Amino acid sequence: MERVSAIIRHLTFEAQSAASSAQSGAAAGGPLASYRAKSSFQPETMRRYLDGRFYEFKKAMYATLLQDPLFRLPIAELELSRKDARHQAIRLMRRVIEYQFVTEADLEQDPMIALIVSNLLTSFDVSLAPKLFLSCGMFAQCLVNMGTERHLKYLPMIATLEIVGCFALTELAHGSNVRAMMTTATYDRTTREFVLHSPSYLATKWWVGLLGQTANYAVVFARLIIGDKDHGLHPFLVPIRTMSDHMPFPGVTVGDLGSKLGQNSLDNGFVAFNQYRIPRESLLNRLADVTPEGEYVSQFSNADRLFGATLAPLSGGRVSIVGLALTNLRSALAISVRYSAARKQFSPSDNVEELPVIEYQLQQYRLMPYVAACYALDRFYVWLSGHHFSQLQSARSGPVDPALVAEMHALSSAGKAVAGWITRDAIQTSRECCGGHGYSTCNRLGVLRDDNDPNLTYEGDNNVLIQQTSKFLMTSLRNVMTGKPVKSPLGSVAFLEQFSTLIGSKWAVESEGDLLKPAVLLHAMHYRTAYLLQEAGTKLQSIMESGKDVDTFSAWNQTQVHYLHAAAKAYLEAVIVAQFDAAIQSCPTVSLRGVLSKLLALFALWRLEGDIAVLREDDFITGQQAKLLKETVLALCLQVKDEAVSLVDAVAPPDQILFSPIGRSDGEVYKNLYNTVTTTPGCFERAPWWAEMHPPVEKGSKRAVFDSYLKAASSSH
Ligand SMILES: Cc1cc2nc3c(=O)[nH]c(=O)nc-3n(C[C@H](O)[C@H](O)[C@H](O)COP(=O)(O)OP(=O)(O)OC[C@H]3O[C@@H](n4cnc5c(N)ncnc54)[C@H](O)[C@@H]3O)c2cc1C
Repeated sequence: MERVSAIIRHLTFEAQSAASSAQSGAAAGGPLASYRAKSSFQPETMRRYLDGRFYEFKKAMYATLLQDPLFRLPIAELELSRKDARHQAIRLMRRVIEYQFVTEADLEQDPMIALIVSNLLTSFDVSLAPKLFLSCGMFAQCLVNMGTERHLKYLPMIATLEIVGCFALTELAHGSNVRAMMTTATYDRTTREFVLHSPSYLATKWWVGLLGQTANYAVVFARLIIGDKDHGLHPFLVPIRTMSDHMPFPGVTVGDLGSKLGQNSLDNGFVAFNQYRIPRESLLNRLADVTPEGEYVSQFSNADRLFGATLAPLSGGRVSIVGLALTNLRSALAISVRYSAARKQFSPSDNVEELPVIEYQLQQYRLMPYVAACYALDRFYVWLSGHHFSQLQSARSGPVDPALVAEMHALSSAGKAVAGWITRDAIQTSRECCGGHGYSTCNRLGVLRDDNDPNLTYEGDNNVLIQQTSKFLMTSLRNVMTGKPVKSPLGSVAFLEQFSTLIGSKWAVESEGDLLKPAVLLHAMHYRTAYLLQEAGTKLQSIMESGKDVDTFSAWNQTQVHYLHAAAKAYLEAVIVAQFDAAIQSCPTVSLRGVLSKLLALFALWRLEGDIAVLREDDFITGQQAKLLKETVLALCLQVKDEAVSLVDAVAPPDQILFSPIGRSDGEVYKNLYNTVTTTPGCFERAPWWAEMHPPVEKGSKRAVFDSYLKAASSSH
């Protein structure tokens, strides 16, 4: 026992000194040094380029978190009970507000900084940013964008967490189909109040983040009823729990949804209303109002249009989810790439040293495309969020070009879906690429996987959301086919102007060198989208003309698989490649362009490789070109392998934030893991139930029970 303690003390010391030297970046020496030496660039130079104008801000924010004991949790915190995790989360939320990383003036000057803060907090704890964002972001934005002057008085209280608000749209029986929501808000002219009511338990507002235990207010979406007229869904500011004792108001039944697959420090809840009265002024009345006398006033004649316009300002949620997914992708890859470079298995012969697993082609092929995706998505995200904020800015000074709104909607919908899916797959692959150690909770890949998961569902289920992009693409194609101009202020569908040329074209590729040219890659990516859209159009038409009684709704649904869904993904991937290319062309640090260009080619070819069958259907590529494409992906994986450790160093959070013994920048995977496991409380504890392991079991003493069921089962047969 004494010997074990001595080993632990020794390893603790060694691991701690390694960890502290790693804080300022990648540690010198150690198992990863040879890979760092092979890379063509300095990670810090890359980090400076990627972080751009936020480089110093991010450094200072990380340093602030690292000096705070609250942000230096012991590893066992990953296994906190739900109750303790939530308690911890409220302390963290309060601390973040105390630091006030951004002021109103900062936000006014550069709103992108809000996303930087959110992503940085996510790298520490995936639930923390949504917890803060739901109240200080989404709830506050509802009051600003959907409400009027009378609702703004709540903002200072939201900023200090005195009011914690949530967003209650989804009900037990409906989420995606918002038209089917059942909660009602009936106007009572005599008292000048709305009466909120849940007509059935199916109308219970469900899944609402922060509602389980934290929130005291909610923006509730309910059908506005005046007399016998239903005006459709409208937002209401609704007090849920008292400010004095945090108990629900009479008429409000509010509860907690319990354990989830992840994000358990965030309390999702439900609420039902029983003839619950709220003042007329509770209606968030920017776009529609009810006069004291009960007259309904709105500039929209159509309830669906009104609802669309009401939610439009919240579309930034999808953009921010691209950033959250990207943050998780970076963390997962930092862990799996560093581990793969440090972990050794097998050698060609007994007298040769074992190889790091990253040297195996299969491991490279599983991980390197995700490293490329991480960089490609990063540049796309910077571009997308930049346009999102400038659109918001223009909206302040007048109506925004509807074509821009439509294009941003298509981009953010497919962007959220594609970023979420890539990250989901990358985390799972990372888990498997770390073998058994990837399965230890303390190494964090399981937590990342489970916490990232709901990004695929909230703010719109990915498979439903991406259909909005398909609709946009089909409309754009219809414009082209009918001789109308393609409306594309951001240029993402400008390629459709060459639709006919693209469809008849062949890929001009003769050598591996051709496959590294962005124009050649983009030609294939645009062809793929155009071809899939053409096929979708043909399929839709043939279903409609089949003579069977098929409506547009059914035809649309029967054209999703292989066509519309695939076209939307292909479109977004082409946008990612185009934006990555544009970023590389204008990268001020010329020395980085080489490695970034390899990542671009790898990302594009990897995505095309998954669709070789589609590219072959109409002979856009030949069989030889398909083989060349596959070989080039492997060649690029091999080249990127030598850059990979530095590439993840440039995007990884500091070790104490990444919180993964096998993912630390010193690469001392065994020392770090051994130290973590053996110093975790309970490691050497005798099981409290040890006495129940005795006496020996009386084998078969209850066999008669099973026999009786066996007999009954065979006689009933
Ligand atoms: C962690 C978490 C937090 C959340 N937070 C909030 C919150 O704060 N406030 C809030 O109001 N809501 C919240 N939600 C709810 C969330 O917004 C909804 O769950 C989401 O919009 C999906 O809707 P749904 O659950 O109705 O899925 P459904 O639409 O029922 O989807 C079920 C399945 O059917 C498929 N499907 C549905 N329609 C189609 C179609 N037309 N074509 C093909 N396939 C289809 C979907 O792809 C999915 O696979 C949260 C959810 C989660 C998981």
